[in-house]
Amino acid sequence: MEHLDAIIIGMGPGGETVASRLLEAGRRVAVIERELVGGECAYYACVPTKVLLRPPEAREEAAGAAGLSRPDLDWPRLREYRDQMIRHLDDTKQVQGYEDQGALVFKGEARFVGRDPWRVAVGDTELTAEHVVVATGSEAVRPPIDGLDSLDASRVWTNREATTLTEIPRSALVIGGSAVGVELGQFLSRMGAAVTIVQRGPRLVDREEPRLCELISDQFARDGVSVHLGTQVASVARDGDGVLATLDNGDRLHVEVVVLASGRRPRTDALGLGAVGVETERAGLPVDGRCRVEPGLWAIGDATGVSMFTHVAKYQGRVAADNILGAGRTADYTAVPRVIFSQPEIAGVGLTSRQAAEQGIDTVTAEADLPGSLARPWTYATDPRGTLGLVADRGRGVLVGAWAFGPLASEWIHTAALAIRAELPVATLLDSIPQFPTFNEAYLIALEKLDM
Ligand SMILES: Cc1cc2nc3c(=O)[nH]c(=O)nc-3n(C[C@H](O)[C@H](O)[C@H](O)COP(=O)(O)OP(=O)(O)OC[C@H]3O[C@@H](n4cnc5c(N)ncnc54)[C@H](O)[C@@H]3O)c2cc1C
Ligand SMILES: NC(=O)c1ccc[n+]([C@@H]2O[C@H](COP(=O)([O-])OP(=O)(O)OC[C@H]3O[C@@H](n4cnc5c(N)ncnc54)[C@H](O)[C@@H]3O)[C@@H](O)[C@H]2O)c1
Repeated sequence: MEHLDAIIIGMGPGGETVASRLLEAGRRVAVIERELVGGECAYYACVPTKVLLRPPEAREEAAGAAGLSRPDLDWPRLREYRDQMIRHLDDTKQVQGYEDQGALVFKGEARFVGRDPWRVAVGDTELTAEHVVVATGSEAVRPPIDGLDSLDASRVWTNREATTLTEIPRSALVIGGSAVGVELGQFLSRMGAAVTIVQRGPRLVDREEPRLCELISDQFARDGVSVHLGTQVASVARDGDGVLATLDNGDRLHVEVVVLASGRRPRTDALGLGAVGVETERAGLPVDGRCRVEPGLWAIGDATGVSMFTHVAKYQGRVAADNILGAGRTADYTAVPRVIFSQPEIAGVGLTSRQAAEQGIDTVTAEADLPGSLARPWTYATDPRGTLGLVADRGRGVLVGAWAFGPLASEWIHTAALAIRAELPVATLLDSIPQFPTFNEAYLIALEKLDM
């Protein structure tokens, strides 16, 4: 039986990061992947959604730029580019790449079969290692809806079917109105589908600042997306070649497909961890600040349930790898940016005003309307929209949170992320010199409005 320095289970962005770091440090590593090296992110999540969302966004941007008219969308060519970007669901080159770096690569489902040292089986092979890193990601939740399991699989899409779609459905019922629901809902709508979003809670994007919900709700009204808040789907049933959905308010609608966007759960069931005495929790594998589950056992990414983003999976991969290499590193999640790549983009970082108040912080907030105070929105579009919000701690004189709604917010939210993480004094931020004309100038406007 081969004994290794480390075994990585799951080769999404988290597993890839830790594997690469350990291989670069000359460690003997085995990687095990049951589907595709690159994980959910590369084939069915981040990459295809951003590829699919960009052309409809560019079309609207063109329509809103002076002197341009709305270009046509060419679905077959977009589909072809999407297929190229998801590598035609073929990871041969990725497998080869890791083998070239000296890794043992196994394609199959890993499960724990022993401990002291940790023993992992894949197919007929058993391996032991000093360290095992669990990076098995997450999967879409299936909400408990009457009739859902009796529907034809082609009528019920998770992110996998939605991101690999070959034809645009005429209509879609999206269940869940946070990141997945907003991104997929807007994409399908802009491609011509009649989209209805049903959101259980009272707001869309319900983990973010309530103002963001108002702003995206207004955008959806412009887009013609129908949104039902505080509503659930009571039942679904086959209806001709589509689906008849009955909502708990009694409304009924006929749609071609149902898209599940009601959350994700860590994917740890198949690992057999219970059999080797490791407790798993529904919310994810419990880890300490160093991403350690038990001595020699580490977990990173969506499998931990800490914060389901690729940049967090990669960060935890760097933290776990550095700890395996002996560096003694602790993760800090104070300023993780959260972006929804809708148009306009939705971004948040740090605490919402409510979270700050709940933590007993003497909270001060301010909001800047971008077109009302800046040149950049007007040089960018003829009918601009956008907002920046700040959450500050009056006592310490620093920002603790920020949120934004506007073009490229995914990029300029990082100014706030750094300010929050580095605890830069508001006075220093007020003395900064942002490039003219940029969206970053909005920080000065909002900072000046803070009643510190
Ligand atoms: C539609 C959608 C869009 C998203 N867009 C973004 C975005 O724009 N930006 C962002 O930051 N995040 C985004 N996310 C979230 C992001 O996809 C995840 O946070 C990220 O993929 C987590 O990486 P990971 O390495 O933990 O797991 P994953 O990417 O899920 O990879 C885990 C891998 O483990 C493998 N595996 C599982 N069990 C086993 C086993 N027993 N043995 C062997 N292999 C196993 C799986 O096959 C998979 O390849 C999006 C999610 C969705 C659903
Ligand atoms: N751009 C990005 O970074 C990006 C994009 C997509 C997904 N993600 C990540 O993937 C994860 C999953 O995203 P998600 O949007 O599926 O889940 P989520 O947990 O963020 O949100 C699910 C939403 O569905 C609602 N909901 C739950 N059950 C429902 C039901 N039965 N009926 C109606 N509504 C219901 C919830 O109130 C919630 O608002 C998140 O952690 C997210 O951060 C990130």
